[in-house]
Amino acid sequence: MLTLNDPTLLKDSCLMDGQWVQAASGACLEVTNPATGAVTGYVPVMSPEEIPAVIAASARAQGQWAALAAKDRSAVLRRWFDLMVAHADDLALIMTSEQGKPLAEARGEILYAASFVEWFAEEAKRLYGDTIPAPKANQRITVLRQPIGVTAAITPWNFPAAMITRKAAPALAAGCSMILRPADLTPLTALALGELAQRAGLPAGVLQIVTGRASAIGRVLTDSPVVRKLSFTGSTEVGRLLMAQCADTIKKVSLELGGNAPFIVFDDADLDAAVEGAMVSKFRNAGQTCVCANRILVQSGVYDEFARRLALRVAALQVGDGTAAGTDIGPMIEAKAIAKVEEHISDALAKGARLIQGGRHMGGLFFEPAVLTEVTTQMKVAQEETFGPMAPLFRFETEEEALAMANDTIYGLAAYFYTRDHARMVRVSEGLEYGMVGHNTGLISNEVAPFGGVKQSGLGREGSKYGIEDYLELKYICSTI
Ligand SMILES: NC(=O)C1=CN([C@@H]2O[C@H](COP(=O)(O)OP(=O)(O)OC[C@H]3O[C@@H](n4cnc5c(N)ncnc54)[C@H](OP(=O)(O)O)[C@@H]3O)[C@@H](O)[C@H]2O)C=CC1
Ligand SMILES: O=C(O)[C@H](O)CS(=O)(=O)O
Repeated sequence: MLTLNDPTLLKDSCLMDGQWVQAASGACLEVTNPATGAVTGYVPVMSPEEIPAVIAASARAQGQWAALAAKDRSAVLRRWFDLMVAHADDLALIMTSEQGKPLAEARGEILYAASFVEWFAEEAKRLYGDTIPAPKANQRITVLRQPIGVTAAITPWNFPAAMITRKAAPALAAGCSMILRPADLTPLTALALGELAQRAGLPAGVLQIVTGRASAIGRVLTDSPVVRKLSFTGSTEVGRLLMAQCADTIKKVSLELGGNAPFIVFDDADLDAAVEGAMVSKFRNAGQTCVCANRILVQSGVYDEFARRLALRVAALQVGDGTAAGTDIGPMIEAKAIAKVEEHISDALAKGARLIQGGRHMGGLFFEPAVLTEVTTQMKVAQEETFGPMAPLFRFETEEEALAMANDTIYGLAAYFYTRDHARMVRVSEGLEYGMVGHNTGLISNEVAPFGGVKQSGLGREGSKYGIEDYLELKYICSTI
């Protein structure tokens, strides 16, 4: 059992119309700690038949929520932010106990997640419309930005707090209601956030959190004409499926999908900075983030020295239970995640790559961070997302070759490059076919910038002033006086 300052944050039921509810069948699902295999908690397995009532409650609540003054919605979000910060330690322990990331990283995610609530508490008061000079003297034209209505969100296991608030905060700020279905592997953090939202004064039904089989619940949400928008974060494969399921009801869809981030190191880079940038980009959350460096492209003049320095830093990483002091790399989320990393390593070695650091399965769900050299575009890791702690180093000769390699993928989420040449910075940042580009940094995620991808990494943007647009509809009013 977790030792929390506030044990009531560990929920075992779903938040439905302001009540904490068990499944009618009594069915429930174990949530386990990936570091130990111990049971962290239990959540209901709601049946699809229980979801229509949730949708109806969301519709009722949304109308009343949208009728409030923007300032009143803003005040509720601000209180939710304050409560998340006040309970950050408990929320972090719940997160580490279901997702595995080191406690310090979990606490960092809680504050990152809270920053979206703070940001959109402010944006809630600035949803300005337009007046447009009419073409006729006896006409007046105005444009309103109104909430799209009932929304749904389906979120992944790797950021159990930030992926929730990056969707819920703009939705609520816009005057929408939201039905959230968090990942089976990490629902407890989401439910704790729901408890704090209630304490912040969020009216019943505005935010509902249901757990249960994703495909069954997802199907009810995507089929419902009452649900006007779906926001999804997860794999490109599932994103494609959900987008298709939303077509019949013409839903607005936001998709934050897979990535295959290139991390390019030019000869003129600050090598120490590039190594540190590669460490944070590649090994944050044990490499289980969609914006992780998936391919590290190093210009031949600095290749060997960069490889040497990176291997030294990787060798110093401490692998262990996320609650243990000094842990840098927690457990992988599940056995198939380890199998994917091992598959990419064995494929690369079979095709000529060299393993210069780590790469061992350390028992349980622990995996020793790895560095491979002489990796080529013929290997699986060149086109597939590893989603684990493995750094593959590719060699290139020219800037043109680096750009061609970097863009040779169906994905377009995040890219990174290190150079101290200004003209090269302009050419490369403009030439990379990605939604987000880091120049001389490996960490680009924050609440103020538009997060999202191009090509098959998704649709729409989250966070920033742009992140609320997908929860709004424009209405044009033409009146004759
Ligand atoms: N662009 C971004 O910001 C992010 C992208 N990702 C990408 O997601 C992948 C890893 O995350 P992962 O969770 O495994 O991704 P998945 O796509 O497998 O799962 C994401 C969510 O979708 C749910 N889901 C799965 N199948 C369906 C379905 N048929 N209908 C409705 N919901 C469904 C899952 O439920 P459950 O697992 O509970 O069954 C989970 O809650 C990687 O490709 C990563 O790049 C991840 C995070 C952020
Ligand atoms: O799930 C993810 O990978 C996140 O979107 C990455 S980030 O926003 O935390 O950088």
